[in-house]
Amino acid sequence: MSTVEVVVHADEDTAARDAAERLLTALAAAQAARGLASVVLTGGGIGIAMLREVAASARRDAVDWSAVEVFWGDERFVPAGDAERNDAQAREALLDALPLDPARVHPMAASDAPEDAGGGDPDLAADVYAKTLSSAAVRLGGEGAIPAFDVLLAGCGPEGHVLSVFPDSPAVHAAAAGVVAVRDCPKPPPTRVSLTLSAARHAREIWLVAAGSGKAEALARAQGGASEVDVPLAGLRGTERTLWLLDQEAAAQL
Ligand SMILES: O=C(O)C(O)[C@@H](O)[C@H](O)[C@H](O)COP(=O)(O)O
Repeated sequence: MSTVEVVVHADEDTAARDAAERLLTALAAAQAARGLASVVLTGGGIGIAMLREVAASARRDAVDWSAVEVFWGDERFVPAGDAERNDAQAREALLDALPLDPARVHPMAASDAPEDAGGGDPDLAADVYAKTLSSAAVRLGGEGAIPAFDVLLAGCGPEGHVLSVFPDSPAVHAAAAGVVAVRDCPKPPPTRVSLTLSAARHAREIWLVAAGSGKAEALARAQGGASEVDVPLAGLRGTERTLWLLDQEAAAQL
């Protein structure tokens, strides 16, 4: 597991822009090394802001988007196209503007999807996504049923949640599972599907992008040795690199 590298920017916009430029560089490098590149997207304010920065970047075409596999780290279990869905927000911010191969874009199931695609039941949706990941692991490499994602992006909450893994919740205790259903989530909407921390840790690189004073305490606790049960962010480490891209307010207590 890698140690945490921290990069502090003046403000949220600069952090989002830096994350976007780094993502373009990392995906192009992964393609040079392995042909296919893979990224796990996140919801949240800065997670979507950085996708807008990728869309606006002059270096956008440095990546062969037809050879990028797109996944989500978590999803809100609401109907397809609902504005609360992370995939709907990502499509609007960036994905619709890219020449992606639709067969390489892997959203988690919507609540109104057909049953065999994981609709109606978040546990079923989690199982379907676990199968998506295990077939992707064959193409992308990785140990067992989870791909070695090139970059997994994450935001965090004021209490240290990442993905939809909340402190002392069933998801943080589900160490053996790769993908789980989340119910009664403290952050609305209440029903979600999420990668577990152990699945996320298969990523080569994990980048946390966070801004604002509301995140400062959680970041300090994660860096100060809190357990992942208390502060899930503490358990989010990539195999090769863990990078925190922050603004000054978020970094204030480090
Ligand atoms: O679906 C979601 O809500 C998430 O993926 C979640 O983990 C998010 O990244 C953080 O809660 C940070 O969100 P903000 O940037 O909006 O604070």
